[in-house]
Amino acid sequence: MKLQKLLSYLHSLFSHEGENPEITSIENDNRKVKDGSLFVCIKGYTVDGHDFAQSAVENGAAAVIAERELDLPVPVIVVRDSSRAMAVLADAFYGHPTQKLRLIGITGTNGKTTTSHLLEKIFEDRHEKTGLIGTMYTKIADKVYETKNTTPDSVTLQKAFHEMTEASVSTAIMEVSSHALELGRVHGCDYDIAVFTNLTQDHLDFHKTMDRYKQAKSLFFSQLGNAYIENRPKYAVLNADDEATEDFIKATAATVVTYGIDNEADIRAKDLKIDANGTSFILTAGKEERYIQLKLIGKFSVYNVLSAIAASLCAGNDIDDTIKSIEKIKGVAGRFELVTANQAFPVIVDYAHTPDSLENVLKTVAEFAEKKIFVIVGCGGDRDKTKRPIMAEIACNLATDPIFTSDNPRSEDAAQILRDMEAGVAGKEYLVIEDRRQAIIHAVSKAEEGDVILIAGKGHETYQLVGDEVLHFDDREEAEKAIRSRFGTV
Ligand SMILES: CC(=O)N[C@H]1[C@@H](OP(=O)(O)OP(=O)(O)OC[C@H]2O[C@@H](n3ccc(=O)[nH]c3=O)[C@H](O)[C@@H]2O)O[C@H](CO)[C@@H](O)[C@@H]1O[C@H](C)C(=O)N[C@@H](C)C(=O)N[C@H](CCC(=O)O)C(=O)O
Ligand SMILES: Nc1ncnc2c1ncn2[C@@H]1O[C@H](COP(=O)(O)OP(=O)(O)OP(=O)(O)O)[C@@H](O)[C@H]1O
Ligand SMILES: N[C@H](CCC[C@H](N)C(=O)O)C(=O)O
Ligand SMILES: [Mg+2]
Repeated sequence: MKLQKLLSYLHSLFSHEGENPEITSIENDNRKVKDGSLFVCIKGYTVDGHDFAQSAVENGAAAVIAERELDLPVPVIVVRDSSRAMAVLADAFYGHPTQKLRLIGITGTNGKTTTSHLLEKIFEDRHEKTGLIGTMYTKIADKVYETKNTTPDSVTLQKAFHEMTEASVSTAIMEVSSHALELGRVHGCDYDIAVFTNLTQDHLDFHKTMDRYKQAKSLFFSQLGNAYIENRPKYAVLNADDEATEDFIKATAATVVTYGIDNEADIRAKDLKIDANGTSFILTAGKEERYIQLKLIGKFSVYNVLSAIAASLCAGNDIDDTIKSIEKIKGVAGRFELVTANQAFPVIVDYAHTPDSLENVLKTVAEFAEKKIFVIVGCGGDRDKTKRPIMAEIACNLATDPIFTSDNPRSEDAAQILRDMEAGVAGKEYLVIEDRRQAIIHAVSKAEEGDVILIAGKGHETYQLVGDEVLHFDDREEAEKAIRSRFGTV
């Protein structure tokens, strides 16, 4: 696309008349620039992209978007907010791909990854090609790509959506993080269905208060827009049991569909029965009633299932087809994932890394644990510090044998993170084993029939972030090794 055509999408009051080179790509990293790229200077948390503009031009950039004048031998377009401009330009450059897809976004403190995989299964069972963008990876039809973010930057996003349209994907499902909403990463994404899971404590290192965290989430629903477009309804699928929902109802002009268990809701579950093999309940959807038997375990899983059913119905899918798909799902990697070697007690790996998720998952374990509950849990470094003593207290209150260990210390001192956790459990009984592998070995060596071991916080992760190092570490592998070393291999 020609530069001037691309710039016209900014609808700037002030013209950018000048050279008009062909733009071959949009980049915000000089190391990815090729001949004809438009380089966007982004002021980051670590470095300032403006410092790489010269290098970007040497790599072939044909023009630069910046927030200040730069002395370069190519057109430099100065804008007030280069991130905002980047989102507009990326959407235009790739031909507004989300306007050609059914786009379902999921936001909330917990349940986004799980619910996105439930929806992926529903649409794949309808023989639709799907795309999925989230914590674990970016998937375009049957190709899977690694990701650094749950919700990537706008260029990465629009490029992925464009590739989805090229691959005949009809439904894209994505996790929408509060960081992304706050930072404008999803500007240009035209959502058809916006799902809210829940709002509990996390990311206060970034949002500082729960109110601002809620405000960030609220942007998702207000940005669905006010227009009512023929044959393009927009839906806000909201959790009737979460108090933030009333704020989101106020924020959105979209059609509201509620789901829940405790309060009146459009899509509701009652008579829940939970055991180690799954969860059953009676679903009511308008005048329809269905008995549902999930392989998934726990009340929190029912919330995820209800939100997925609601979103599926908003997309026009049949309720019985939707239920058939949901009932087949065994689980999502690292979410209440059973490690079975040849041990006499369940060993569960779960991604719970917030107070609410840890409480939910421990309460679920308590539904079927006959004797001891071992929980191995730590807290990530360079993340919300205030949750550390709270999570430790939850572990001590809901498990018989809490063991505090390392998660991803990142740039922090692992021992200090553990001390922050211990600040919440003075006088309580617990163990501290800083080495995660040793913590797992200890629990496996002590557990007996009737006990349950929960290894929480890392779930699907196959790494441990220590300083700048990315070490291989997979809770599931470590648990299986510990089990086989105690019980032998069959
Ligand atoms: C704190 C934060 O959000 N950081 C994000 C940010 O990194 P940053 O600001 O440090 O970027 P930077 O390194 O300063 O670079 C600034 C600019 O200079 C450019 N640059 C940089 C170096 C260079 O040599 N050349 C160059 O051109 C960069 O491409 C960038 O445009 O921009 C990066 C590129 O888009 C993101 O990958 C990175 O996310 C990091 C990995 C991160 O951990 N983010 C977390 C906080 C986050 O966003 N989490 C949410 C929620 C997670 C969840 O709950 O699941 C998420 O959506 O992932
Ligand atoms: N609806 C829910 N309510 C509360 N806890 C939940 C819910 N769904 C899942 N959990 C718990 O939260 C953990 C994380 O679930 P999931 O990965 O689906 O959340 P997420 O929103 O994608 O998290 P993140 O923001 O870290 O990507 C699960 O391992 C489980 O312990
Ligand atoms: N085990 C991870 C889970 C959180 C990852 C993701 N939600 C984020 O905040 O980056 C940690 O606490 O380090
Ligand atoms: Mg996730």
